[in-house]
Amino acid sequence: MAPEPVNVNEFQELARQVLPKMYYDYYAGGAEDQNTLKENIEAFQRIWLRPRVLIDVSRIDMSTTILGYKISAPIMIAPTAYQQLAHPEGEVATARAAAACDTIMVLSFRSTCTVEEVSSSCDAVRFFQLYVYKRRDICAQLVQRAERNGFKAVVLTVDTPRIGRRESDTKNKMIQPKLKNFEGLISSEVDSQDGSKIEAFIKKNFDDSLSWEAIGWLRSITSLPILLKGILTREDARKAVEAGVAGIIVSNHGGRQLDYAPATISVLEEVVEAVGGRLPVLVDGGVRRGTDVFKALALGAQAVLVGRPVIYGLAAKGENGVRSVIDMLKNELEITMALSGCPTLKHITRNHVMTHHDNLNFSKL
Ligand SMILES: Cc1cc2nc3c(=O)[nH]c(=O)nc-3n(C[C@H](O)[C@H](O)[C@H](O)COP(=O)(O)O)c2cc1C
Ligand SMILES: CC(C)CC(=O)C(=O)O
Repeated sequence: MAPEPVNVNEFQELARQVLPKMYYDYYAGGAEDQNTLKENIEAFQRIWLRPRVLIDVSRIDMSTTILGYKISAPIMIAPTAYQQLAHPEGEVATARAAAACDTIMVLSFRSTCTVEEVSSSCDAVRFFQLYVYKRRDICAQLVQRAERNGFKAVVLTVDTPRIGRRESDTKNKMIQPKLKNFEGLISSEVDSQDGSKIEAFIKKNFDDSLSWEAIGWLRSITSLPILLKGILTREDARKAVEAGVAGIIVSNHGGRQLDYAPATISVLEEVVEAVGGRLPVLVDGGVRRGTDVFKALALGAQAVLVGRPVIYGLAAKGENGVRSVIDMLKNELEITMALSGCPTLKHITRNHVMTHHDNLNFSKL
């Protein structure tokens, strides 16, 4: 028997062993030459810590509040599509794990389990991610169903007017699973025989004319707070503030959309500075260690979201696998805080990390 994983990276290999190649490639892959995918991880590895000593760390409190909801640690579950391709229990298992770990799950608009199945399976705080279709009436129905079923926020993904070029999906002719949420609303059939069926579906149905006007429309159909996911520049961060959204998620979609989009951790501070405390800023992309969470917080994020590790945990061990992934990251964050002299999240400051830039400017610290 394979030894139990001791860190979240080790779940990736377990997932690779159990998943059909087509699905594993879909989950693991990025756009084109996958530079952004790699850089999301490597940019974290270039940031070093500045630990402080002789501080009482006998009690560590990792809890925080996101849009008023208290969670046990600043580690949330990113929206990822088609989770039943990873495990038969799909998003229901992930939601139960989120509840057990006392964190927030963001359910993908392209989930395989329904909004109702997920909401009746546990009492986790859940946010609902939205893609905007040309058929906005369908989106409105889904958002309203999510609101009725107790979802607490809408996460509007803004980096996918079109799908990035994921070449392994093209080669594998990636399938497009049927989604029960949309039964009777939209057909999942696509004409093309070749290439990725997901790509063909998106080409046909996603609204690539989406613009800032969509936020007004979204407000007209729901009273839920709106987070924008996929912001990478100070310019767009300022526009998000002006648009009056409730928060920003700095994200490059896990390197799956625009290759050569910057690593999220490398632009986090730019976005945080532009926002100037007016909105909470979250970040995702490449978070694989508690030290990564710590670095993101030191650079101004309120919390991180985790995508692929959750899928790998789910594929390898279902709900327990997702719990292990979140628990591992929490345990690693706890020890990082203890060894850096930070008993609470408020103690984590910009001075606890040095970036490449700081290395050249030590006198600033
Ligand atoms: C298999 C997969 C499916 C995804 N599906 C969605 C989705 O449906 N909606 C969305 O906004 N983001 C989606 N994402 C992006 C994630 O929410 C997140 O931004 C990204 O995975 C973070 O990077 P990480 O995987 O390195 O943690 C998906 C990512 C993966 C890997
Ligand atoms: C339907 C897809 C666009 C889901 C997604 O966001 C992804 O695969 O990255």
